[in-house]
Amino acid sequence: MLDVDAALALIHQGLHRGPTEALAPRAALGRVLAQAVYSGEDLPPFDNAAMDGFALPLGARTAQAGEEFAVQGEQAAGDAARSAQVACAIMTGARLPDGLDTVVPLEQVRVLAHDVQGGAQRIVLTVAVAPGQHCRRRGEDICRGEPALPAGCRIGPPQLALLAGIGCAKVSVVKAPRLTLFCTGRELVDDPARALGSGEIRNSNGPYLAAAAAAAGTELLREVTVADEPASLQHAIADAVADGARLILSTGAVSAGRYDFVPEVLGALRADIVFHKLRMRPGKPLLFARLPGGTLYFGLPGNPASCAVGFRFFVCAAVRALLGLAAERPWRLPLVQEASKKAGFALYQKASLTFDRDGRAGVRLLSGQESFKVHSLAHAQGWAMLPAAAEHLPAGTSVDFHGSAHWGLHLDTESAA
Ligand SMILES: Nc1nc2c(c(=O)[nH]1)N[C@H]1C(S)=C(S)[C@@H](COP(=O)(O)OP(=O)(O)OC[C@H]3O[C@@H](n4cnc5c(N)ncnc54)[C@H](O)[C@@H]3O)O[C@H]1N2
Ligand code: MOO
Repeated sequence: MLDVDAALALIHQGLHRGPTEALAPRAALGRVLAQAVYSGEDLPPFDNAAMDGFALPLGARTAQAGEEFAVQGEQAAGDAARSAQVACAIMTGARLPDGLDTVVPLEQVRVLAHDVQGGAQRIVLTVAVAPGQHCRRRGEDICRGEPALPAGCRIGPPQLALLAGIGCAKVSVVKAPRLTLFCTGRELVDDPARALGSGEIRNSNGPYLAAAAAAAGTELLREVTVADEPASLQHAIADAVADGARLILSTGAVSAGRYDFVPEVLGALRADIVFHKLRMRPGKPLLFARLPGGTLYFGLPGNPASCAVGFRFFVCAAVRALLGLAAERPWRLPLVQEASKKAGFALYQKASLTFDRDGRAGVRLLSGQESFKVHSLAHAQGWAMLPAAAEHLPAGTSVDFHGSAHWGLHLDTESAA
């Protein structure tokens, strides 16, 4: 039986970033940049006022409190370039007229005289004013030609703001890998309005995987509950490959029982079964295969926590590679309670973050770790991984913590492509 690291290495073998496409930034929300974006413009595009007040011609000198200035006209946001010989009233964001270089907020002047329209004609400073103050310079945020976003960066709302700010019309992003999902098991009921018959259960893995797959950055092609016969699954897999699925997931029918036909079906399809069963819990019966056309097949175990571990750690690893992202780096955080396990297999535990009085983070293992339990899954913020060699872990032992989604808090800048 393989250990977890060896399995991940086999998944990564020969797996490269998938094809790319050019999209308008808003259509690329949630996607991963395939190429770095360089700014095509200066931001801000011109020198402008940071405060409502008066623009002054100071040059390099400091003006003292009590100094008076003649004022002519007004410059509002949106007004085009013009030149000025004397001070002018100015609004936040307005382009500085040529010849003016400093802004004094209106709270720091007294108006001595008004013109007929009520505008200021002469002002006196109530404080000293340093040259260049309260001005935002052209390109001070980002200059034309400067790198704006790195390849591997996921586009979220803040990235959209930057792309919009620099006038970027198209970005090159990785196409979302296409995924088809099969749930097996004649005990499964999909319709929540239907009362359960004797021996039936509700399909919880289907909705979990469909949502998790979309949240992980894939495009869900189809979600099908297949009959418990090898022929049905075999046809469904052939259809998924014909539809262009890059990834196929199934849940259930992968262990040792009479109806656990996934390995047999894959054999009939001449798939290369890369591994089946890992030194881990839950999720030991996980199967990974490559179909003849290169489609990746993950046979996830049916127990809900086993299915979730298989998805979160192994399917997500493949998705990241297809998106051109480097392997995840977990957070190293201390356990807030002691834990014990048998040596010889990695143990994935539903876990949450806790914070002590000083705000230091720790990992709490939740109750309800049995692999059939769904309730605790919904209360976990992620997973703690207790390594295969460990047996007794005293409170305070540092462990790997992985959030519920593979996207890190950091910008994913390292490309695996
Ligand atoms: N003799 C052995 N029995 C089992 C072994 C073993 O090594 N030898 N492994 C156990 C482990 S560990 C796991 S995990 C499960 C995996 O079983 P399968 O992947 O073959 O899945 P099923 O037998 O079809 O179902 C297992 C369990 O999960 C429930 N299930 C299935 N699909 C769903 C779904 N979509 N939503 C909710 N629940 C689902 C199903 O009703 C079963 O209770 O095998 C152990 N047995
Ligand atoms: O791998 Mo199974 O998940 O222990 O129930």
